[in-house]
Amino acid sequence: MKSDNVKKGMQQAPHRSLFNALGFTEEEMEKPLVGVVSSYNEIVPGHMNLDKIVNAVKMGVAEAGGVPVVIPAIAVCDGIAMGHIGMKYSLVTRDLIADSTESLAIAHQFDALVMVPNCDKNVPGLLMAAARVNVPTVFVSGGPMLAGRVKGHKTSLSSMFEAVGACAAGKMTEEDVKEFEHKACPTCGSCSGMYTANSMNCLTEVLGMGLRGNGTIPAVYSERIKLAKHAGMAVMEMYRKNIRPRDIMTKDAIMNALTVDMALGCSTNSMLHLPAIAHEVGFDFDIKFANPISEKTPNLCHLAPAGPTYMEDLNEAGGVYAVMKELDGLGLINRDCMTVTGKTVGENIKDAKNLDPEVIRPVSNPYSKTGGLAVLSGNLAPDGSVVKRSAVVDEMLVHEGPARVFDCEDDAIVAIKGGKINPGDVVVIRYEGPKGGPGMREMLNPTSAIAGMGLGSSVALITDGRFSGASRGASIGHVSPEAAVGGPIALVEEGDIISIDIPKLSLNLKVSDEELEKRKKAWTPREPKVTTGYLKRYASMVTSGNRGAILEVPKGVN
Ligand SMILES: CC(C)(O)[C@@H](O)C(=O)O
Ligand SMILES: [Mg+2]
Repeated sequence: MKSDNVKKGMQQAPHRSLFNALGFTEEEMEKPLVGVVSSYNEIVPGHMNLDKIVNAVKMGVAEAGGVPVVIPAIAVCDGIAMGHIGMKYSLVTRDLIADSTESLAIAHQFDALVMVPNCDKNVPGLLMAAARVNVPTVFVSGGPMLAGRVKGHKTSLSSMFEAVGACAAGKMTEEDVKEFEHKACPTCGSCSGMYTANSMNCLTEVLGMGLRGNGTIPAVYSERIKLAKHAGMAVMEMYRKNIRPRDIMTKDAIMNALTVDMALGCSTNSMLHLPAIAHEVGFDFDIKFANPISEKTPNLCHLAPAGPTYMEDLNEAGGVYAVMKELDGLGLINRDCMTVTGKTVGENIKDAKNLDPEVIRPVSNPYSKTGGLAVLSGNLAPDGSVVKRSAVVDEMLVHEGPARVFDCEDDAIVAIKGGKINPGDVVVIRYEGPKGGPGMREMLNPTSAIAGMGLGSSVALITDGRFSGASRGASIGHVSPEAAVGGPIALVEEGDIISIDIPKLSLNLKVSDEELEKRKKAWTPREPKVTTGYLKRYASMVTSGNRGAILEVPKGVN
């Protein structure tokens, strides 16, 4: 046992004295030491139930012969961090979570781990840690929130944010907004649409790191407690069979995740996190892989914000396995990948059934023949940019319009809310990238304001920052290289014509090469927006959006 390093032999007598201090019995000292990584806290609604999940995991581990020990992971609520300086501290926690979990797990020589994440950065951060530590590991998330109900319709956080835009445009009263406020988020859990947290929890299931239902069983269902118990038992099985994360998260498994991402209509943030997870297992994931996959993968689900169905509906319809089974019918799934069930993907999905063809469209009748995401390139984004095309209205798939340039999100919000943006405009928000932000802010406020004010079918938005899974419309993010390093987005001037062609996968600035060259020569880097603390260190190490904003030691530093 790995934990023998801290439990066996004369040298380890002091260590044993400390396990005694923890209340370990002689019998427990002989058993595998299982770290249960708890992302519980009382500020994230998606995490406030994780104490219950963790308790259930502990019961499962103990029943199957292990000794569960809880260790913590931090978590940010993107909804509460939205639209202010706090959002600079969201993506950056993914790497803190990966680093701190790697540190705790190796420092204490755990034999196995159960990861209990739920919201946006905990899922990828812990998947990254799982790959690094590479002891047998199973994931069980906290589960999605139930949809809210307003005036007889299901609703969620995306409508809540859009209600604010609608109120600014005089299309909704303050009383109506208040009603949303009280009803949009009725339970604990990760917000109820196919937003980032749920996207990543579903993809964890596809990757083979979570049991069936990990992505979809609602947070408040007793079924989720059972799932957590089973996750605790499963990790002991993984331990006995010595099946490790890097046996599961292979290149093929990651490509399966990318494929299912397209069918589910996952958050654009998946295009930051899949490359980062791939990097940890030594697979160089280029975001442009998404295009050929998207080309052959039908979009089968229109959960919020793309449509009026929610995670609870996907769960009832058969969940992630049912979607995989549909895609398997087209030969799009690699069935041989190993999973934490101890079985292959093919064996897992063999009996899965699509129980609601409106929530999970059959492959014969998809929402669209191509997948949810597209990566656009061109002279404005030589290294790529990302759009959730399944949430773009038809009129905006091809669009040309004058640039309205803002050097931060806050200025753009003032202009949008102040009625300064006209139909046809292309709003450019720059110096919000991984380095420039720093922290690549997620911008649900401007996308929701555009949608809520009724400009969704005439205004586009491009940025070197990123979006929420709840964002919809012609919102093109992760534009790389970013403005802070002199990417072409830094050279855009007010009124320049920007041309977007999503079917042709292009994003171009209609300015001559000579003129761009001239502007490039005149460009000088901006003073950093943050000069102290973690964000400063982060900005010095972070790579670009198209590389998943992974951290790298700068060239020339050993
Ligand atoms: C607040 C949200 C909806 O969770 C957002 O952060 C996302 O990325 O989906
Ligand atoms: Mg988010």
